[in-house]
Parts: sequence; C-alpha cells; structure tokens
Amino acid sequence: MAATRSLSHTVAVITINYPPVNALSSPVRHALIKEFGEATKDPSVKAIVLAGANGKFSAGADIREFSTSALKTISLEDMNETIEASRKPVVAAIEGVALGGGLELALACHYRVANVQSRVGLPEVLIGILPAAGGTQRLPRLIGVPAALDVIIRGRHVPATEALQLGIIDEVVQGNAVNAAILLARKVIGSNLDKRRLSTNYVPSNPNMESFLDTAVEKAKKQFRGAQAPIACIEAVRASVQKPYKHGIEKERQLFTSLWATGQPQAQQYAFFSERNVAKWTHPSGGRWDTVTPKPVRTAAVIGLGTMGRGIATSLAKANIPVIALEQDAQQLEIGKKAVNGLLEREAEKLLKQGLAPGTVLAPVHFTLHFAELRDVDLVIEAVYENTELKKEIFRKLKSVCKPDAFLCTNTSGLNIDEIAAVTNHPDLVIGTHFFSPANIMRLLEVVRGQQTSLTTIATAMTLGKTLGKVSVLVGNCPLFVGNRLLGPYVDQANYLLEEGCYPEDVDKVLEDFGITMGPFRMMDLAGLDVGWRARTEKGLTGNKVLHGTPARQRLGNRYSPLPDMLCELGRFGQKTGKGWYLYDKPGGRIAHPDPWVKDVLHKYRNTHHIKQRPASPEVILERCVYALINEGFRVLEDGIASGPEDIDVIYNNGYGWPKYRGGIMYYASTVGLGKVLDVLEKYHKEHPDVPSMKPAFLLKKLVAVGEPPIKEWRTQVGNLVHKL
Ligand SMILES: CCCCCCC[C@H](O)CC(=O)SCCNC(=O)CCNC(=O)[C@H](O)C(C)(C)COP(=O)([O-])OP(=O)([O-])OC[C@H]1O[C@@H](n2cnc3c(N)ncnc32)[C@H](O)[C@@H]1OP(=O)([O-])[O-]
Repeated sequence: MAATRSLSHTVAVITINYPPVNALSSPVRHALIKEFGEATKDPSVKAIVLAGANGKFSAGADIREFSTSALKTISLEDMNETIEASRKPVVAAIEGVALGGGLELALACHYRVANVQSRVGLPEVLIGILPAAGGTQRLPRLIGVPAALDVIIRGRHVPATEALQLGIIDEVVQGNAVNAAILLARKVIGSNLDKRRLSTNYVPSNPNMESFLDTAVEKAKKQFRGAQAPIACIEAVRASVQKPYKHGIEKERQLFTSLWATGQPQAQQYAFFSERNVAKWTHPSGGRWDTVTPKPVRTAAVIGLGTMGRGIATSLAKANIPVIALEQDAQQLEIGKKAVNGLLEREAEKLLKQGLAPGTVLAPVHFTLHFAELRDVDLVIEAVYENTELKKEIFRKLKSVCKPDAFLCTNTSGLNIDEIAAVTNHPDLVIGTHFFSPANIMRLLEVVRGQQTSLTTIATAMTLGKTLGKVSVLVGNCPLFVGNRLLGPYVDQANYLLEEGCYPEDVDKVLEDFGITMGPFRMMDLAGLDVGWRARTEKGLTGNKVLHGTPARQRLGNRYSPLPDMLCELGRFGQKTGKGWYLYDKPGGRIAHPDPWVKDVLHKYRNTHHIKQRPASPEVILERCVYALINEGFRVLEDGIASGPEDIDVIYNNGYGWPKYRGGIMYYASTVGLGKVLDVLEKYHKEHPDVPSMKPAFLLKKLVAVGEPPIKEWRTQVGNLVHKL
C-alpha cells in the first residue's frame, strides 16, 4: 500500500509508504485520499497525523510523472484542498525531508511538527518548474512575501530550526516527530481551525510590494541568466498578493504550463536524473555499482594543505571522517592549519544555527609533518601541486608507511594515474580523485580509474564522494580526463575567433548570454593563463623547445594560436597579475574591463600575419565554441573515457558553469539536432582541415546515420557502435 492508516487512541496516523523517498505519485495520492476519507468519516477519529515511512516525510511530486498522464489523475492541489478543509485537525509529522509537493502537502495541514534533523523546502525551481500545488500561494500567506521568495527562488533546503524561526514549522523536536505530532494533535482536538487554513488567510502586504517584486524579477534575470523558472516563481507569488487564493492557484497552473513549453524543465529534470544515474557506475570489465561492496573509510589523510588540500580536509571533517593533514614544513603546516580551522569554524557556526552540536557532526583534523603518522589511515588523498615527479615521490613514501590495504588517491586535474600508481606495491588500490576548487563547496568529483584500479577501490572512492556530498562521476584515465579535455578544443576556437577579428569581450558575451557562467577568456583569466602556458611549454609547443623555422601559427602541421603565449611572455597571467585577456583594478581584482592594449595587440597581430579581420556573428561564435565541446564529448564516449552522455553532462553542469536549464552539452546537442551539429562541423572542417578537433567524431556521424536516437538511448548505441569501431 502506498499509504497506510493506524489508530493511536483518537488520532489516526496516515503514513505515506512509497520508497525510496515517498514521492507523491499517482498511487500515493489515491491511497492518501482514500485513507484520509475513511479517517474523516470514522467517528472514533478526532484528529489526523500525516507522516512518511522510513524517516522521510516526502520528497514531493513524483518527477517521473511530469511527462506522463499520471499527473492528471488526482491533482496534488485538489488533494491538499481536501486535507486543508478537514474539520478534524491535521498535523504533519516531518522527518527527513518535506520538499516540493511534500512541503506543499504539509502546508495544507493545520499544524507542522518536525524533527530537528529534518529539512523542508520548495526546490522545484532547481528542476525548472515552480511549486504548483499551492506552494507559491500558501507559503507567502504563512511567512510573508520576502521570506517566501527567498525560500522559493533559491530552492534551498531549510533546516528545521530555521524553518521554526521563519514560522513554517510550529514545533521542532529532538526525537520522534510522529509521537510529538500525535501529542499535538490530541491537544488541538476541538479547537477552531479557521486561522490554520492558510488558503483563507491574506498575504501580509505593504504599499511597496509591487516595486519589491519588480526588483526581485530584475535581480533574478541577472542572477539566473536565461532561466525561466525563477521568474515564474516570482510572478506566481505576485498573484498571491494581488488575487484571492483560487485565482492564485489558477496562475500557478498557467505558469507551470508555459514553463513546460519552454523545454527548460525537461532539460533540468534530465540533469537531475543524470546526477543520480552517474552514481550507478559500470566498469568495462563488467563490474557495477550494485555488485561491488565498498570498504569503509573510518579515517583519512590529506597530503598538502594548499587550496585543494584545505578544501578536501574540510570536506572530510564535515562528513565526520577524522583527518590527518600533512604538510612538508612547519611554516606551510601552520598556514594550512589556520586556514582549515577557519573553514571548520564557519561550518561549526552553521551547525549551531541549525541547533546541532558541531562535535557530533564535524570530525577532528590532526595536523602533522610526519608521514609515519599515516600508518593506520584507511585512505590517503594526496593533494600537492600538479607535478608527476613530486606525486610519485610521495606515493613511494606512502608505499612504505601506509598499511598494505590503504587506498591511495591522487588529486589531479589531468596527470596520468597509471604512472603514479606504478611506483606503489598495490596499483589496484590507487585511484584519481579530481576535486574542484573550492573543494569544500564544489559538488563535482571526477573519480579516475587507472588500468589496474580494482573494483573495490572504485566502489570505495565513489561511495566516499557520496558521503562527502559530492556528485561523483567515474571516468577513464586520459590526459586531462573529461572536463578539462573538453575545454581544449573550446578554448582553441575562442582563440581562433580572436585571430580572425573578434575581441575577448565579444566571445565571452555570446557564451555568457547563452547561459555559461563565465566566457572562456574570463575563465582563463580566473584560472591563470600561466597554467596552460606551463603545460604547452613542457609539451614543446612554445618556448625554447620549438624547432627553429616552425611557423608561428602552426604546430605539427596543425593550426596553433600563439596569442595566449604572447600574453604570458609579458607576465599577463590573468586576475592574479591584474592583467590577462582583460584589465583588472589591481592584482587579484575580480572586475574585468576590456583592455585597449589587447585590442591593439590583436590589430598588430592580424597585420603581421596578414589576417583579414572578419568579426564572427554571435551565432557563429556560439556554434564554433559549443560544437567544439560537443564533438570532443563524442570522442570521449568513443574512447570509453565516459560511459554515457549523462556523465559528460553532469561534469560540465557541475564543474564548468554550463546552464542546467540547457541540460548539459550532450543534451543540448540532442535538442539542436545531431544532423545540424554534424553539418556545421563538416562545413568548418572543410574550411579548416588543419583543426583536427573539429573533424566530426565518428560516433556523431554514426548516430546521425542510425536516425538520431533520443539521448536516453545513446548509452546502448555507444556500446554497440564503439564495439564496432
Ligand atoms: C499543473 C501543475 C501540476 C504539477 C504539480 C507540481 C507539484 C510540486 O510543486 C512539484 C514537485 O514537488 S517537484 C519535486 C520537488 N522535490 C524535489 O525536487 C526533491 C528532489 N529530491 C532530492 O532532492 C533528493 O532526492 C532527496 C534530498 C529527497 C534525497 O536525496 P538522497 O538521499 O541523496 O537520494 P537521491 O539519490 O537523490 O534519490 C534517491 C532516489 O529517489 C529518486 N527521487 C528523489 N526525489 C524524487 C522525486 N521527487 N520524484 C521521483 N523520484 C525521486 C531519485 O531519482 C533516486 O532514484 P534512484 O532510482 O534510486 O536513482
């Protein structure tokens, strides 16, 4: 049964039981209405408690139903209205989560009791829709427009104690919320429920409300560039102020329908499920997430307390895993210790605000200079700077100090895992963990399997990622792995566009208007131009190793842009030096100003190389940069480095600022049409055969040839096609 009913003296307890998260699917709605109807009819029942089985109230509407007709059976809001209208008091007992439709259901109840560890929220905006079961109408009536908007537009999960302060929850308890709800229900039997029916209340308003909402719209347009759901949320809340409840509900429905027609909800929901799918990893050997048991990680060590190491140590401590943090000298250790302790203090403050004791959640970090102290840890994450020799030296030391079954992870953004693993006695226990900076905040983790990495090691690293609250994607070992590898052809196109007549701000604007958080030139300035310069110098693409007589704009017979090298030779490394593709107010400054010097250099460069200036249209800029990304995505799939398009999309969405309302780069390709992507790439490649990255990928051609199957079928198609390569 999707919902069950029991009786506790005069209180009926109706429990939603629909694993894994008690989503309010059609069977749940039917069962709830049935049980509720019977409880209201039963004269021995004087009050009703609504609860969720297995420690979760409800994660809201069943997202999978949106694209089916099941949603139309009993609407969530109709069910909520029935519950709210009840003459017997109804109390929601919230444990775990009450999200989206789950909170909307709880708002239809007359009282809400929550366990201190639970979270409530209306995260619909994160999947491209708005709370459309009365959430945008009842919440402002309960807590006022500013507080409601803050909860709805950010889609954040509000901890129970904050929800109590906001007035969303009536009572927070340390123990079992169902028992507390039963006690409250008994107390309120026979009381007047008029004021507790939120739909009958007015929204607290003031004369400046319209301008407050207009400002909110303007802010949301800037903050969520191109995303429609936040704007729809504000418009629905506006309706709660201006109109009676019934009209507000009508507006909610209309907005839901128009949002659906934009295609953004489908893209964001694809992104949502992709994040869950990547946890279900598979290995070319046939190993899978559900057949391999991970080992527990009870203690961990982090080597190197630079920016990455600090974030990783904090992340582990936040997940209640005691950490030993190691640095090479006392001064570095002191600096690192101060930084980590600062980050942990901030975490402790957050926990205290949530009414939680930091000591029970945050594990201790022990700082040391001595490798010998790592002897008992279950897992080590080496996070020194990107240098294979240095990393190998550390892994040699680890081999002699760690217990033989300790897992050894290297945090790298692109170095060869196998080369590092080869210096240890157990290459099967070595794995790459590519964290993104700041590691205590960024959600993405690329888990990189080497040739010899065992399935248990993979399972342990993937599970650790989940424990740290990351979305972990298993990828193969190739230079730069997935995310950074895709960046190469994209940045090349951006550079070529400059050579041909664009300026950094033109290219960035097109890509930022498209929704990417930061255009390629602002991104390079932020990351530091010297990083790529050093790599190109090591590869002999620039600097002294370049053979005399090599044409400036060619390497190994292919097109090459020396523009970024020219900037680096002048010490223009980006934000950190106050100059790069843009000019900044000072070294470390954040605000990018177009630089007349760069314009001048580009003019001279074009003259020197006899390049006719041909500024590209926004459409061409977008196609060249984005299709370069897509093409490399197909090559990554061909090479078996990522196991499906979802993996690439999750990486790009979470690590590289791709707009989630466009699903991901591979999803975007599916919406544009693979045929169109192929045509543009073919045309470009014909004109520029010296840019091999734009030669259409074999897999792309094959998918077009087999009739452009929908993206959910690519994974199988990729398997078949790659097999035949
Ligand atoms: C005319 C208008 C009509 C429209 C009415 C709209 C009404 C309403 O406003 C809309 C909503 O409520 S929208 C909803 C608003 N609510 C949200 O946006 C909440 C979304 N959910 C979450 O944020 C997280 O899942 C939790 C925090 C709940 C649990 O986190 P965790 O412990 O790390 O677990 P996990 O790994 O994340 O998930 C475990 C499994 O559950 C699955 N699944 C989860 N939620 C689902 C759902 N709602 N549905 C279906 N499935 C859902 C998930 O796919 C996974 O499945 P798998 O097959 O095992 O892979």
